[in-house]
Amino acid sequence: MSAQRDMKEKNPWHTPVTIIFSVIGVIAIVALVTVAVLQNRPLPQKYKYGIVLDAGSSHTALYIYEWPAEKDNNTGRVEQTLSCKVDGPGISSYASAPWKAGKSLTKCLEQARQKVPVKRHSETPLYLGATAGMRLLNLEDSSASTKVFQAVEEALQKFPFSFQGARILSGQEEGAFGWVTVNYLDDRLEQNLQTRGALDLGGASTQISFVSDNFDGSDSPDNAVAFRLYGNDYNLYTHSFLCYGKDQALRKTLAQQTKSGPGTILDPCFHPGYTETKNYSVLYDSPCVSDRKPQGAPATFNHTGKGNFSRCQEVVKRIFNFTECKYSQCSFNEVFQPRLQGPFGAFSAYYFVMNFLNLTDTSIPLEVVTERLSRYCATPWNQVKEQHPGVKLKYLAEYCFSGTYIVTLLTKGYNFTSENYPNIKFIKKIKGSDAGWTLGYMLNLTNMIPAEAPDSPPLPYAGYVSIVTVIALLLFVLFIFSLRPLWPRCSKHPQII
Ligand SMILES: Nc1ncnc2c1ncn2[C@@H]1O[C@H](COP(=O)(O)OP(=O)(O)OP(=O)(O)O)[C@@H](O)[C@H]1O
Repeated sequence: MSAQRDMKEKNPWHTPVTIIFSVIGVIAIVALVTVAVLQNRPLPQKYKYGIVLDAGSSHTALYIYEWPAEKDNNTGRVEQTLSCKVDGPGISSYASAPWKAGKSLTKCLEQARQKVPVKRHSETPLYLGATAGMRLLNLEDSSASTKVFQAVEEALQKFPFSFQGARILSGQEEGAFGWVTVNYLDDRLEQNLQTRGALDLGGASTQISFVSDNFDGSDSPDNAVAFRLYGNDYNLYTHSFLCYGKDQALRKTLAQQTKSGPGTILDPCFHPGYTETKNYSVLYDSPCVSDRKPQGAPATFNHTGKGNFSRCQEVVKRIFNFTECKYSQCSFNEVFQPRLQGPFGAFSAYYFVMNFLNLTDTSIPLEVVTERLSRYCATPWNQVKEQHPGVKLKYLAEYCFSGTYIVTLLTKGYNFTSENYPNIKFIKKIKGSDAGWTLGYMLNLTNMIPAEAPDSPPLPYAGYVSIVTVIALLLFVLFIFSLRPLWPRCSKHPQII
């Protein structure tokens, strides 16, 4: 009896110190695991927003971008969360009634007001950038352009966002920001991959931007834009051709054919059977063609389609000047262009037109592209209308011209060949965001792309918490083992001391 009492008294597990240590150890483990679980549980994501209005020559569009609020120190991914097409024409068309330009924007801004959470309204930057339509209006009548901007600014200031101003982008900015957008969305900048050139075809201007090894800007400083992004230097070649957007190029092509002011023009770029009476003053109402207006022409002319691709291409080629070049190499109109290099993304009207014509697949050889275009242009207008009942008639009538213009601009203008044509990808969106200058513009103005690569911690946060937990558990197990001398002997026979 007394031996048994002795044994009970000496059992070290029953000493208060051991019990306290064990309880503390268990509490420590529970605390560690709780902290790790709490730290890693998914939190409701909070976003920040930015709004850009693209006031183009043919129309205005509003884009809202969002990015994770806690990561706005240059690491969060910016994505497009809403796009809204403003009803009516571009703001430059409201020169005679500027207030209407402001009013036209309100519907899309109302949508933006609904989309952005109220508590973010006042901190959300709102930008308006105008492109070639306003560039032309500014050239033609700068006071009209100022009045349009005043009306637009007045309208935008009525909304609760942080309005950052409305301005005309230079052609160089439009080209460069389009290039930034495409390469940012493709993750080519952050990962330092080969960049993609950007081909943008608007209504009034067209841009080409790419990085070429044999371009450092010295040949033609006006075409050079230097960037340092995520720790890498880029020497971008960019050029914007004012009056070479699809609508102004069509005017130029018509102007070529109406030089002497005829009553009828037989136009190979329109379908056979197409015939419309058009106004000379409307056709020549643009600085891109106004100096060529024929003297003593009648008020109207009859625009009749002949549907002939190769003759259309001949007429289109005449709007380019290929004869003069003071540099080692040029695209057209005496503009320097280095050797084409790398993949290209072609967006805006490049995409709209080639998508309609089922020609976005650039593995289709160029000869086949021209064969298909020839067949399409030769299709009678009535048949075209029957086959595409839902398509806007203005676009439908012009696809033969637009397709011919695109192929001519790419091959004769920029010198794409059968070999490098497949390097072009016709794109509308990349990962849900529209390709265009707006995202690049906002990223630049909000400093969302750092010049240097951000320092990243050696471990992601979840990894860090997991490692701390595992090490703590190991330490606890070691601690328990260190108490081994105090462990009871595992013997069937009670140990008698
Ligand atoms: N579905 C479509 N089919 C054919 N053409 C289209 C379609 N949608 C738009 N377009 C035309 O494509 C052209 C380019 O449109 P986009 O909106 O990119 O130009 P913009 O911004 O108005 O012009 P710019 O950049 O020169 O100021 C315009 O002429 C427009 O009318």
